[in-house]
Amino acid sequence: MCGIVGIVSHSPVNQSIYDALMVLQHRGQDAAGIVTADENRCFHLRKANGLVTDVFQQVHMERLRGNAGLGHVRYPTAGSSSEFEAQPFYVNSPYGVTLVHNGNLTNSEELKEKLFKVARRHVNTKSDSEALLNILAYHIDQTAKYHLSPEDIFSALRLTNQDIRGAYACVAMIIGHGLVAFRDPHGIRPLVLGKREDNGKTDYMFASESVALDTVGFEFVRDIAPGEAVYVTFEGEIYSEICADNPKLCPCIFEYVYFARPDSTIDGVSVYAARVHMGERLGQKIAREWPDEQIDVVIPVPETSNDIALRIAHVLGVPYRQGFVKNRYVGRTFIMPGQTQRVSAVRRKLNTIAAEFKGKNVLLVDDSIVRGTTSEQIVDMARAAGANKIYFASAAPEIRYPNVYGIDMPTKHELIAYGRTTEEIAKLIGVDRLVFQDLSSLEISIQQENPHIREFDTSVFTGTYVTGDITAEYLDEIADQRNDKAKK
Ligand SMILES: O=P(O)(O)OC[C@H]1O[C@H](OP(=O)(O)OP(=O)(O)O)[C@H](O)[C@@H]1O
Ligand SMILES: NC(=O)CC[C@H](N)C(=O)O
Ligand SMILES: [Mg+2]
Repeated sequence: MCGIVGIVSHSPVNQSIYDALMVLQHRGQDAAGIVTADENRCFHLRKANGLVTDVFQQVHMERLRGNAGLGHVRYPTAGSSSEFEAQPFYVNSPYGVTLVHNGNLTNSEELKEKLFKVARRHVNTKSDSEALLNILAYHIDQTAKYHLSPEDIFSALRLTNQDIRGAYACVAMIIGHGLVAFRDPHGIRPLVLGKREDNGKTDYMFASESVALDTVGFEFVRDIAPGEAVYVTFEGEIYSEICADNPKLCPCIFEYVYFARPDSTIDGVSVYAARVHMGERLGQKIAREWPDEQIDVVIPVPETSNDIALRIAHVLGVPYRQGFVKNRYVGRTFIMPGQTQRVSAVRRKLNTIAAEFKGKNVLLVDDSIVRGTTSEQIVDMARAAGANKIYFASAAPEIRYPNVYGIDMPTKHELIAYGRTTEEIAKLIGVDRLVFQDLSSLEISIQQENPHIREFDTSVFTGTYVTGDITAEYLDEIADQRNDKAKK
């Protein structure tokens, strides 16, 4: 899950894209990029490894001229972390097209073969996003038009949707035309549309999360629908069409658990409200199943679980305390690319306030336990701070299956819950007792905010993939290619 942005404006967009990427930084910490298009039909691109503040200096910002552009923050889920796979990607034909992608394609090898055999197009990296851009460019080219109508763009998108598989929320920019944003037929990754009135003119913006619109002064209009494409011309005309057969909203449930910021609204659901509901239900489960346990204090594992833990404390009638202090200069550990890096980052990131643990029975709350990197270490830290009993609650159920839609969890063997019972996991992370949220409670916590969402992608809990085309062979392949050792 990367963060993407696209803006068509009547004034320079470089600063707004930069500001939007800053608030989407939690979606990708590995690389960042911005491309703009100026009035002379030229693209200006800056992309490199690093955080937004590292990648863009004054000199780069000055070069990013133009009233339309795209931005990306990357969390790699295909290929490598190399700067050559940072986004936006660019192809010069037809017209000049650039693209930003959040998600993960599950048939990129097949696409690369098709591109070579049918279109004689070369893909220079192992990135799925570069293959996606080339497929789109190929279908745009097939229209054989000098100037594309909205209908030409939508028909290219229809053909693209027929070719590509997996999860994709994208924005592409076409020289001489405009921006086109599109979302896969299951709407697995989020994408929103916003607008801003400026001197009687309307500017449009696409972003992964609504928080990006708020930050740069755009008002939320709506979510892009599953399978929909929205085309905004450089003149500010807007067109939209559903370009996929049988679209059905099945958003990734992990966006609500962990990825998205609490101040975002995704597919009609406030992420904050959903997390509070998760806390409510998990608190009720603890009260129901552990009536004899004496919990003295509830402590969150900062920072995503803070809102969940506060609600659990309220339900249990137990004090909530910030027993861990988070170093604000260390980023999210789960989305770091290697296990060695993740392990050392947890210790640099979190430290205890001993008085909150000493002699107490503490309930530690996290949004999820994935590899167990965080929980193993913070339990040790809680013991060292003098905790008596340590209970642990996870607002997500046991994660036992790989993700193929834009979360870098390629192999079940990395997952602490794979092949283990709750008691075995408790023993491994060193807690006295452990509880996981039930999947149905997690789903209801989100549906409570928007009952129209009937189904989620819950593959990490169930091993059932919403696209219906994930085979055991494919899972073996990505496990071989992307496990920690192979990446090294
Ligand atoms: O079991 P693990 O493999 O450790 O993964 C789960 C942990 O990683 C995430 O935190 P992260 O530090 O990435 O971000 P946060 O500060 O937003 O909680 C998540 O919130 C859990 O704490
Ligand atoms: N997390 C993502 O959305 C990643 C996008 C794309 N698959 C990449 O690896 O660059
Ligand atoms: Mg966390």
